[in-house]
Amino acid sequence: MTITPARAAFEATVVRVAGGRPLSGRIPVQGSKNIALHLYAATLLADAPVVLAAAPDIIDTGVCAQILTYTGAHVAVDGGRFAVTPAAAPCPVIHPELGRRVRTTVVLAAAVLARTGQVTFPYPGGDAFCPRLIDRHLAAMQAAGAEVLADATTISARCGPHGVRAFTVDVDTPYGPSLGATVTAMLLAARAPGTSLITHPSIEPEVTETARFLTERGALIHFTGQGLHVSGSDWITGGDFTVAGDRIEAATMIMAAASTGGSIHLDGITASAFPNGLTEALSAAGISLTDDASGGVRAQLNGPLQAIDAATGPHPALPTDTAPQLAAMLTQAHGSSLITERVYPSRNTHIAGLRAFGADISSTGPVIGLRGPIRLRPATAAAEDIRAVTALLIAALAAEGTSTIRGVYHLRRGYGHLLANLAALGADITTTSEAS
Ligand SMILES: CC(=O)N[C@H]1[C@@H](OP(=O)(O)OP(=O)(O)OC[C@H]2O[C@@H](n3ccc(=O)[nH]c3=O)[C@H](O)[C@@H]2O)O[C@H](CO)[C@@H](O)[C@@H]1O
Ligand SMILES: C=C(OP(=O)(O)O)C(=O)O
Repeated sequence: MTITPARAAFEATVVRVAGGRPLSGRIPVQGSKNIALHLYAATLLADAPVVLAAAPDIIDTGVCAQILTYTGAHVAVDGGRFAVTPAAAPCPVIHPELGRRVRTTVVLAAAVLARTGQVTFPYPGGDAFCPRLIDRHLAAMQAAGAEVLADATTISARCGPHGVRAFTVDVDTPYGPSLGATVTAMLLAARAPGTSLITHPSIEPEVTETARFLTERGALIHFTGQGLHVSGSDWITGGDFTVAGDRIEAATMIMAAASTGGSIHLDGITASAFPNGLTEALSAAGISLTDDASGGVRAQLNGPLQAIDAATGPHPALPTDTAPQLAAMLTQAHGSSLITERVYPSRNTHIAGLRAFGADISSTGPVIGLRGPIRLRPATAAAEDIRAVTALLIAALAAEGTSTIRGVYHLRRGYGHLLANLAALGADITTTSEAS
């Protein structure tokens, strides 16, 4: 098996941005990275072929396709179509090297456990901006009847001869309901005989879209005041399902445009797909979102950007995955802004990079403070995670002069065509290899 290009393949690649040009125009939004990653795991529960449409063209899609293939599934990825025929008896192993590259490894493992009653998997990867715990995922596996053993590199879970059983599990954490553990528990419950209860479930679109996928295929899933009730099915059908538009990519492009004084039109998403906390933060900063009669959403900048006070949190609050980009945009806002990070209190790897551009930004615990507007200067900067690298891109677009950004591996893990889309909006962006 040829492994999807790893980080080393992107080490010499840099993005050069000649900033200071206002961005405007109409561009498409990709299928949501984080919804797709959870759906890839859910496809393993199906007893017939599944085709996901609008799968994002990102590194993580390739890695997940290979993880599924390693379990014995037949997977074909082509032009946004992610077609999976799961194995009738999957190999109960998540490929150790590939599993260490994506965050949804435990969710993929839960799907295999639900099908086979056993699974061995590595600790998950994804962005390492701070510790990202998995205790609630493992608690769900144990509640479903698995004995879970973990050493420094590998986790194994094994059920008795009858496989997973119906269960009750609480997926709350000190930071709010766990998105990933809610999906892990839902996948286990979808194949367990009887009705399971997931208390304090996450209601992120990743959860509700995975629930919709499973409900359309035979599982009975509904939310009540008590939690998420899942009645398992011994037959999950296949068929087509479309990945919803990426609200984080959309927000990234809106903030990039607004940082340059521009307004844009996005296809493939509606205003209702933006969580209230995000719509409110954008509105307070001076950006309105409206559905357009011709389709898509118009993001209109109404006058100079204004400082805001915002806090991330579980859906429908401001998504943690938009906070770094928001910080970059707020360098151009009038006044003092505050962004409080409540999901990952130490998610602040973008601060040093933004300072390189001259941003007036500092952090006190989970609170990031900014003063603006700052006339950013071009810089050479690097980032080690998806949203931090896009924060740097936004700063580079706002700065007069040519900047150099490293971290293309991380960018390509989350965004399929962000650079091409920004160029279509008028950005002067080139990707080059420093080795050449
Ligand atoms: C609710 C939320 O916003 N989740 C975000 C989280 O999803 P992801 O599914 O990766 O993470 P969780 O939602 O599970 O984690 C939320 C919080 O709970 C903690 N935790 C999680 C699982 C667990 O077993 N124990 C535990 O303590 C995490 O460390 C974190 O502080 O990161 C993704 C990538 O940035 C984002 O796209 C998601 O929006
Ligand atoms: C941190 C992110 O993703 P992952 O969980 O894949 O690391 C993200 O999407 O911002």
